Amino acid sequence: METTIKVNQLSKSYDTIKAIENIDFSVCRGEVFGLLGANGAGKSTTIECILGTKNHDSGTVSILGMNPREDRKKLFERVGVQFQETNYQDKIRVAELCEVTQSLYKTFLNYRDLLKQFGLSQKLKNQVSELSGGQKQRLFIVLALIPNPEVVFLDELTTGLDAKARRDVWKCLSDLKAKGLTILLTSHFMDEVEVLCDKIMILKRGKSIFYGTVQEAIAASPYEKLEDAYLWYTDEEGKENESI
Ligand SMILES: Nc1ncnc2c1ncn2[C@@H]1O[C@H](COP(=O)(O)OP(=O)(O)OP(=O)(O)O)[C@@H](O)[C@H]1O
Repeated sequence: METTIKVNQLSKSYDTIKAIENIDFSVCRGEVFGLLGANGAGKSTTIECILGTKNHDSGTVSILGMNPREDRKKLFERVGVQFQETNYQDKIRVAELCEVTQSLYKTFLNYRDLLKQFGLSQKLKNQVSELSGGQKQRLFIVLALIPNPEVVFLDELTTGLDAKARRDVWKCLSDLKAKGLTILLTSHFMDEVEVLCDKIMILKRGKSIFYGTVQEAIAASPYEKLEDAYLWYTDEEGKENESI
């Protein structure tokens, strides 16, 4: 299968903190890859180093066969990124923000269709500042999808969404995956990871402690549910005590 994202021995420190150390993984076209780990484990740093928005100390990254630092402009057309907070004017309306985003790209999807898919049709004329947290989050996913990307990076995919909105987002992403979209996401919700992810990496203090499928993660743990297995992998004390 065609490799879309390849990360080799990626490391990055902030002063004395080793935020990520020797991270290795690859994601094939049409796969959903989940980057998991506790707060501060290094997920956002990994994404930012992959995208080239942060400088890494060592290692190599390739997206769609390109180097994100050298091929910025070309990659920008083919990669979507969900930002947590975008720099937009306070009073900008949803439709305007979508149009501004659209104008940055040579090819783009109809944002009205995307807003409809993500349940935001009624909000076209509202100011972005008037949206609820969950609606903003969904708008940021729409903005990431406007360029009709081949790869999309979604950091904390459904944080702040209600149960129904989460299910709707999962359905939209599954449909896009079926059409060949490659997705790298971070999530703190194991139900979501089980539904969406083909492969996962669990980070703990910047190091990979598991890389493989959800089924493999469960099988290599003493548990039968991903959430239990995940807590077992990331547990600070439990495992150390087990070897005593
Ligand atoms: N700009 C920075 N300067 C110094 N340290 C930083 C900086 N950004 C992140 N760190 C540190 O690097 C480590 C990894 O942080 P990172 O944001 O990548 O974690 P994360 O897994 O995305 O966490 P969360 O789930 O809370 O978003 C943490 O210890 C964090 O404090």
